[in-house]
Amino acid sequence: MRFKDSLRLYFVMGSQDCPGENPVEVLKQAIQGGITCFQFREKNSRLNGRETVELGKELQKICREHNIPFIVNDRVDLALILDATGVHIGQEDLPADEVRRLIGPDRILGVSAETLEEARRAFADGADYIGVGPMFSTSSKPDAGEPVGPAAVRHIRQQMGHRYPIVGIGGITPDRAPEVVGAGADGVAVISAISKASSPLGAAKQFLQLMGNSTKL
Ligand SMILES: Cc1ncc(COP(=O)(O)OP(=O)(O)O)c(N)n1
Ligand SMILES: Cc1ncsc1CCOP(=O)(O)O
Ligand SMILES: [Mg+2]
Repeated sequence: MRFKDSLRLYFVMGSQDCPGENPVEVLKQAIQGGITCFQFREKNSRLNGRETVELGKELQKICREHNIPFIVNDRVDLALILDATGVHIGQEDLPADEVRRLIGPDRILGVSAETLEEARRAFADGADYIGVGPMFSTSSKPDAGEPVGPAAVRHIRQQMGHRYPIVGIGGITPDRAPEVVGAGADGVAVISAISKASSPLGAAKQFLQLMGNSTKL
């Protein structure tokens, strides 16, 4: 499978996203439901460094067993400790070209981009894909800013062509996912609609079912 195809249903989660639940069990269910990529995003959580590494190892083992790419959010050090598939960084994080140098040519580098300029710069700096968002309003990231909507994906796709992998993120629910891929995204990245669902397995299945074969413009 090309990495671009792994972006179809990209589950993002840390322990803070599933209060009262075991993140390991949530990930197992999401995998059973058909997620195609996973990002370990431990953010403002109660875990200390050692606990973060331990949880990361457990989640990564499950991903390995199911051939799911395991991406670490923000932290290049953690990605290297865990020998992760890749890292995802935002505009406020370390510069993408420096991160590319640190992680080498073989790991996946994801970069957040809201605008065409940020998208162009991200790929020039060595990104393998960009995360565009927030698509819709979200309570999972208090500093996410105003939604840019699927129109931002459409604009970047139309200007840059089909070669560049794009995933939409932010406030995406199963019923809204077709709009995001219809605008030209290769897939959707999701926290709460899967991690907080009564059945993460059922939620993941619903995403895939509703996205069906809807493709880029
Ligand atoms: C797939 C994907 N896209 C965007 C983001 C957001 O990254 P960032 O802007 O650095 O914000 P934080 O996630 O670090 O709060 C992402 N994590 N994943
Ligand atoms: C990490 C991130 N980056 C932009 S919006 C967002 C939060 C996505 O979470 P949810 O899918 O629960 O809206
Ligand atoms: Mg970040």
